[in-house]
Amino acid sequence: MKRADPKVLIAGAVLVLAVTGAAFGLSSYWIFLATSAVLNALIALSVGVVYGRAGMVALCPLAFAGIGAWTVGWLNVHSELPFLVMVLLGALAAVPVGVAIGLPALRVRGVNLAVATLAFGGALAVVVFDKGFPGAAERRQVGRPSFAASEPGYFLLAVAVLTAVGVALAVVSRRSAGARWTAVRDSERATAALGYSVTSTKLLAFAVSAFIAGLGGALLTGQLGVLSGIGFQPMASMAVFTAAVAFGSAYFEGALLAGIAATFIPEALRQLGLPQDIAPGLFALAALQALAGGSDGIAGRLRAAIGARRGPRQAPGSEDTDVPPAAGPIRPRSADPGTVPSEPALRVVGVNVQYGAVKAIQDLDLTIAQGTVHGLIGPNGAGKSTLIDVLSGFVSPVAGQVILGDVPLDGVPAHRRARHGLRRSFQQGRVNPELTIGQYLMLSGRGRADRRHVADLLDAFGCPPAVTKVASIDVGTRRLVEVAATLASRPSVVLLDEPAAGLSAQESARLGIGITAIPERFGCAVLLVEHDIELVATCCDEATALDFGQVIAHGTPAEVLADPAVARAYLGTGAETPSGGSSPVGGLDQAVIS
Ligand SMILES: Nc1ncnc2c1ncn2[C@@H]1O[C@H](COP(=O)(O)OP(=O)(O)OP(=O)(O)O)[C@@H](O)[C@H]1O
Repeated sequence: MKRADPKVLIAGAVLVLAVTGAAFGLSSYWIFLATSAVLNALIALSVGVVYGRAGMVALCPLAFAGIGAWTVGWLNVHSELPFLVMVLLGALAAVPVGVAIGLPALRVRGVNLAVATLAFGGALAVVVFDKGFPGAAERRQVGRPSFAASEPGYFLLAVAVLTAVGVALAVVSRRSAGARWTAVRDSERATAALGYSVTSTKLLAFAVSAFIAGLGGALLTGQLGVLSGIGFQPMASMAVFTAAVAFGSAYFEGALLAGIAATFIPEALRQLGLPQDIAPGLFALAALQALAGGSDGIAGRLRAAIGARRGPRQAPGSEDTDVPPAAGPIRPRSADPGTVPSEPALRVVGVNVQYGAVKAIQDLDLTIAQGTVHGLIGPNGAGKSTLIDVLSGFVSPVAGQVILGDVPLDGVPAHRRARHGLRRSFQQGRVNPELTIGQYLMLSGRGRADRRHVADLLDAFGCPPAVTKVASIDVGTRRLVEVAATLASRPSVVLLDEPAAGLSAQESARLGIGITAIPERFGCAVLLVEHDIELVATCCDEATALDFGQVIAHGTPAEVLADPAVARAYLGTGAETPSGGSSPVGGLDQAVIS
């Protein structure tokens, strides 16, 4: 077990004393407002999950809170359950509604999702909340537990719940679920390519967010005793949402500041004799200002500024992957085709892909043998990326089959293909820069990457240490990390989509050594799509050339690069080679290899 940092312990003790002192030292007016701020912070934290972490714009946090409150009101009328049990049931009641609201988010994004969730909040307010909360007409009070009957006691209960939720979210953010949320925010395709279901990741974010907001609403009943529906209207939701965005409620301190602002600014306006409705406008302006500097809000900016002043530090959670480098040099394996095992790792049989009138892939057959690196070349628009999309499950062919080992992948979605051991990289980098390299490889490993494996991968591709933040490395090094990450879950086949694009000559050479060693070192076959012909010539056991979605040459890299049809494809249909007068360069091999 790790020893607690004494500074953290001292700060925690000071905070507890300050909160307790405030609870018993302030007038009940201020304590009431402080309790409201804490409950608003709880609802801001729920926004932090679904928007701040998972990147989905859901404008109905107070609808979830309203369900929590309504449920407690109903239970208060119809049962004798203790208050805390009612609060828990209220929070749980919001979960299925959160999941139901999350369903449109599987297909709808951005402003469309915002409108849909806003409409949901409005409909719920009209259909349920405006009709009155159970027991409200008879002014039936929701009784507080005896230990929190006083205003200070109830304030401390709210603080305890907020702290518990904050700690739970901090723990989750270091685990797979938290990393999956941010992965979905950055790229849904990349998340699926890591082997994670985008559907369950999004729905989990909605479920957790609804639970937290429901908890806030349920606790509001104990604070107020009797509720009206006014507090759960869409405009109120917008105010909390914009405050949460402005302050960056993915972070605990951001949510706390949002809760304080959402409570005290309207109150200050009231004290000044100004309309309280000005407050949501102020929050909206602050949110716009914060978004102009990124989506992390004020808290994110403060953290970045403090981090920059302190210099490079070990990121939270990265200690899990701070490991010594693995022993042993890279041993490039023999590229002698005679030693290549003939068992297929991946087969493509009669695949056709059509985009409208464009036949991107036509009757394609391809076999990648186990223990080999297979190069796929072809001019722009030849169909290379489309083939990778077909293999990894992002594009469905109109005909044909993909078989991994002896398992046909018909209809298998992208994330399941990744789990079956078929992994891919992307042309554009899709790594979350907030992670450390080690955290990214662990996420990519889906529980199959231990420390030694991570160290081995970083060593194989000459990557920086695991504790290095992705944000701090250059684009070329990121490409190397991305290729290493595709191997983290110990797949049987990796598909590398132009991994050398944008690399320096030195990085490209480093990449070449790493890729050449993959089959022997990591027991994985490779399909390497590349425009860097030299890399293909030096890394690959076999190569296939495509043009207009068809195979035009296949064999060893030297054979393929010497093929006049390949030179013609790269140089245009009018080109001629010397043999039979059809290529001015005598094949790509003369231009590149020699
Ligand atoms: N989403 C799409 N919609 C319509 N046509 C597409 C789509 N994606 C690719 N195509 C077309 O399919 C053909 C193959 O494209 P693809 O991107 O697979 O080629 P490529 O060999 O990967 O090219 P590059 O080397 O430039 O990446 C091209 O004619 C391209 O215009």
